[in-house]
Amino acid sequence: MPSETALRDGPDLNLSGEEGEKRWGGEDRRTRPRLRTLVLISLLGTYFCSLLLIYIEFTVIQAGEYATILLPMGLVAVGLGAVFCLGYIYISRRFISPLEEMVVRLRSAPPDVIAPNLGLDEDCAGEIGAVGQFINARSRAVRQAQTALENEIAERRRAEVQLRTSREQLRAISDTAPDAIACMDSDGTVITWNPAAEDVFGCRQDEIYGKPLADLFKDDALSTELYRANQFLNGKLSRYHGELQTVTAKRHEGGDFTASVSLTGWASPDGRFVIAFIRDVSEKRITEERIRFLAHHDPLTELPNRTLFNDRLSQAMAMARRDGGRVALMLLDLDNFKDINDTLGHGVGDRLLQTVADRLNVHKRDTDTVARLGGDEFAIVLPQFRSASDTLSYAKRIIEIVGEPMTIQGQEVQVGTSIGVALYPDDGHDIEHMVSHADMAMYQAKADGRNTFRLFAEQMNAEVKDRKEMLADMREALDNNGFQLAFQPQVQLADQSIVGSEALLRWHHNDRGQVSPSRFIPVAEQGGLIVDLGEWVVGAACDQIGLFDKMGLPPIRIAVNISSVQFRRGNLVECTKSILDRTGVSPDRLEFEITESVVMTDVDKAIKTMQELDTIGVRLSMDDFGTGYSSLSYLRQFPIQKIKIDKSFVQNIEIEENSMEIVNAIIGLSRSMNITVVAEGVETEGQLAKLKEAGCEVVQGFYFGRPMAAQDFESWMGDWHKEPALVATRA
Ligand SMILES: Nc1nc2c(ncn2[C@@H]2O[C@@H]3COP(=O)(O)O[C@H]4[C@@H](O)[C@H](n5cnc6c(=O)[nH]c(N)nc65)O[C@@H]4COP(=O)(O)O[C@H]3[C@H]2O)c(=O)[nH]1
Repeated sequence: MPSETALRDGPDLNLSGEEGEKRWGGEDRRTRPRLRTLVLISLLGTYFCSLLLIYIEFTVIQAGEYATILLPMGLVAVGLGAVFCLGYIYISRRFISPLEEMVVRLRSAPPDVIAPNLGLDEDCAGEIGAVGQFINARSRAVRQAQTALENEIAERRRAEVQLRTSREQLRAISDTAPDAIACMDSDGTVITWNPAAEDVFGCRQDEIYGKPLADLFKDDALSTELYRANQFLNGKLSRYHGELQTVTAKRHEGGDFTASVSLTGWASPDGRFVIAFIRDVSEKRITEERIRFLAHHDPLTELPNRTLFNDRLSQAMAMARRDGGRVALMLLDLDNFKDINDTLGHGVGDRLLQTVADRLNVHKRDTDTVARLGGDEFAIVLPQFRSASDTLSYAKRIIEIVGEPMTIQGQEVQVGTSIGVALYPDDGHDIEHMVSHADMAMYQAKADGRNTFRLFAEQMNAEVKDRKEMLADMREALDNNGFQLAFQPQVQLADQSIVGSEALLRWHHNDRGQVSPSRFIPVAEQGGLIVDLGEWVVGAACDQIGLFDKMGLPPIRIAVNISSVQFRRGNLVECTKSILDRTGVSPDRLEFEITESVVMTDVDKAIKTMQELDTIGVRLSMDDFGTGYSSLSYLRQFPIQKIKIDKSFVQNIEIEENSMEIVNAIIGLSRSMNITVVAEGVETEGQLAKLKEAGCEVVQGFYFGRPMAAQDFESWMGDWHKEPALVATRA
């Protein structure tokens, strides 16, 4: 049996390599005929010796009788020859040929194959078969061992490549990792330090090697983790994976930064280690704090947003429920904010919101919450208030502070606010009801003229509902020709001629009856319907001018009221142009009545629009003059041709000295500016006399004629031309 070493190093037979080459392929080729020749010579030798012995035998036994011994001797010789021949054949077939065959196969084996598959004959009898079996078995075993060895070598090579690749990858990962990676050994000191660690801590490898990892951190926040890490390093813990910690770390050159640190234990045949992954999260932390802040605050004003507001309101209500207290909720909406935003730009709008937010914040108590719910809507939660009257005086104060003028981007801006107040538990038991009731109260404050406050009252529910229904009814009326115009004449006192007529909108609803424009116009304004409705009025007025012309009426001018919302938001100029084009009406037959408040919100924009209207030829008059801001200095800049004295002054001129003085002042001013004055609301002869005395040129009022349907106006005009004085007293 070959030894294991022999098997590893190559078969004993030395059937390959230089040795084998020498033995089988080289000079040993001369031994090839030797065995067969040897056997042959041995047999022949034996044969001839046997013959010689027999001859001697015969000579001794029957000496001199050569003739008689020749035959038997010849027979014996032939017999022996046959026996030796047979013996040779037998030996040759049985031993020599298989041996020769074996030698041929061994020789034909490739010299570089350690264990060739020889396929030796194993069926031969005796030792030769056994040798064949043995060699074949050994060769097989060697081949198997060789294959196993080759596999193992290949496997090891693969593993080596993998190991090398993994090491290179690990190094690349460590070198390029954005996070600092430090490894500490069982002493707790740093043994690995990647480039990111150098950047993050500002500390080179040689400066940190051998120092405790704990030195890198400022506070004890990591001490629990380091304790567990040490337990792992000391073998007291079999595994260790620390939790992510946010700690203060120290920079080498001084200064701190916020770091998130995670420690992980690693056991290897070389020992136990703890790897620290460290990330500088200072910026991330700021961003996270900002994100957290923005989740609950409005980015523009930094006030609590709706989410935080809801939270605070529900907390306040919960506390009040527990303590038997009360909570006040105020909802604020800035008046005409959208117009300011549209006309002065979003930059000014944003700054205005910030200023309002600052003012509200300054005037709140510590326990109050001021929130921005969106757009120009703010809310104030007052968790502890003494009485409803206190809250209302606070609301009044807020209107004052919000209304104080502010200068934004060099422009003076002023904004009003409407406030709705709801009280807990009186007006609602949950956020939804409190907010909706405060909202209704705010809506009421707006409807009542804006820049005021209202406390929620139960009937507001019904009013809000009614306003919604009214808006829907108006939409339907607008689509189905449900509105009409009424015409009220304007009389020139100098010659009693009719110089114009004011077109006033009329709406008759089947259930509501005749609805006053003072009621439905604000609803249309708040509901956004006024632009379409106003456009319809201008169109209907122009259509009627055409019809009056066809009827042969004198070419009077028709004045229509332009709502503030329509003036600021609608594309009034373009729309007017297209109506004039469509109807073919001369622009100077159309007059727009605009109130002072409309133009005073944004004087520059108003002047621009008025100039555009003036350019296309539409006449302009200032309505309700004296009731609004009455900025006489601005009046000179407006391209207006008429001022209408508000009926409240006219109606009091007989009884109130003050009213007469105002009327006189307006008339004097108009004269100096060469502007026509119209006094509206003239009801009595006495008022008319006073106005005449003051020098008023044109009058309008019930004394002459009420607003009338178009047909009535036509017949009224006929009557007037026949007998004006009679018509006037009849009205
Ligand atoms: N007590 C009294 N009242 C007199 C007299 N003469 C006229 N009036 C009323 O005074 C109002 C004059 O219109 P306004 O001041 O522009 O006030 C108007 C105007 O602001 C608005 N309005 C009416 N029609 C329109 C419209 O088509 N568009 C817009 N935007 N507003 C309109 O509704 C307001 C009310 O309109 P009306 O109810 O038609 O009320 C009209 C008219 O009927 C009088 O001698 N005595």
